[in-house]
Amino acid sequence: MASSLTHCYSSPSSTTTLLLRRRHPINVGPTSLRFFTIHSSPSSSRVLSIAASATEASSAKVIDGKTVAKQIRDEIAVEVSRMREAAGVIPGLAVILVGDRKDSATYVRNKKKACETVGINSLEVNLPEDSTEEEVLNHIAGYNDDPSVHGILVQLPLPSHMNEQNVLNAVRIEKDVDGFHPLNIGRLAMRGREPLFVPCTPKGCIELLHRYGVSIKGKRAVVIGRSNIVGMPAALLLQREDATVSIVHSRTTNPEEIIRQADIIIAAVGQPNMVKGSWIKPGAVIIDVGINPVDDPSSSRGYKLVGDVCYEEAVKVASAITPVPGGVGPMTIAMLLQNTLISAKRIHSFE
Ligand SMILES: Nc1nc(=O)c2c([nH]1)NC[C@@H]1CN(c3ccc(C(=O)N[C@@H](CCC(=O)O)C(=O)O)cc3)C=[N+]21
Repeated sequence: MASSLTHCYSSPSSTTTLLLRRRHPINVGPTSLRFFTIHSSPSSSRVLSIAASATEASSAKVIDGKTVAKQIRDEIAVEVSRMREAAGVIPGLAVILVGDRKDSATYVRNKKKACETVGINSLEVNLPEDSTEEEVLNHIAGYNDDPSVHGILVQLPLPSHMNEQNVLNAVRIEKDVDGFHPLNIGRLAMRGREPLFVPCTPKGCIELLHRYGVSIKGKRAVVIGRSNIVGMPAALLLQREDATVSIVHSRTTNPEEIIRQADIIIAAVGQPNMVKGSWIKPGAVIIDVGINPVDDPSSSRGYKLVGDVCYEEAVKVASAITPVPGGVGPMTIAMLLQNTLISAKRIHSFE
């Protein structure tokens, strides 16, 4: 266990209040119960020997978001050219970036590149950090009225002098490919209602579960984090898929206890390596949304990306897990392209 401690060391400056001291360390070893259930027929002695060897070997299946995202982009590219040929329509995505945060610029560049790979038109406006809210609203109004634009994305976070709610409300709901408009979120929360768009990151998480054959119905799911853009909509989606859902957040008094009951864990808090192997029920499926830069002198960039879950520990306990990078991140962009295609099809009544 000593080596995994160094692997999953999270910076002492980390301020999470979720990280409560473990008073009752429970030793959830790598011996997963699923080995007993998989090998149902042999004599008990043989089952025991399988389980014993599993102690050394057991390792979760890696949920490969990068490859699935590529598959989805290929599917989208086919649809985009079918639409172009049959209806003469090319889906268009407009991205509004305010300020010069490096990470935001990188994300926007990646989105643009992804659009190109599937044949979606991308438009971009880059406004200076000190722009007024009104200037942003004017650009949104222009894209709202532009028939070549089917999706509008305002890159978050916005500069602090802007009111995020005002800005997001201004996006025409028919073009809200991020799914952040309160009417879309409201419909997502209500039974019997359908949102026009589902937020990309949570949608990507569910898509990974589906494509890897993980059944959700009747399962206990725990979402760690309650942000508007990931945790909250992820919990709503899991509930729509008939999971029994708990949300663990910074004021939860017994997070480990609740997380340990989950068959499915979606971690979206933005705290490097916060979820330890001992918090995980053997055989659980883990979707790690966190993309946290941590110092890494051995990397050329000077940092590396880690998730919210301590991967080296979790991979020994879980039955399946997404890596960081290469897990949820690429799926977020694939879902954005999918939402843009859905929007163009809907606006032009193309089936
Ligand atoms: N209105 C809005 N919509 C968003 O969807 C949105 C946003 N604002 N603000 C920022 C976050 C972040 N986000 C990511 C998308 C892809 C990766 C991604 O592809 N990550 C790669 C790693 C890339 C690398 O190596 O740097 C991966 O996980 O494999 C990451 C993060 C979308 N966001």
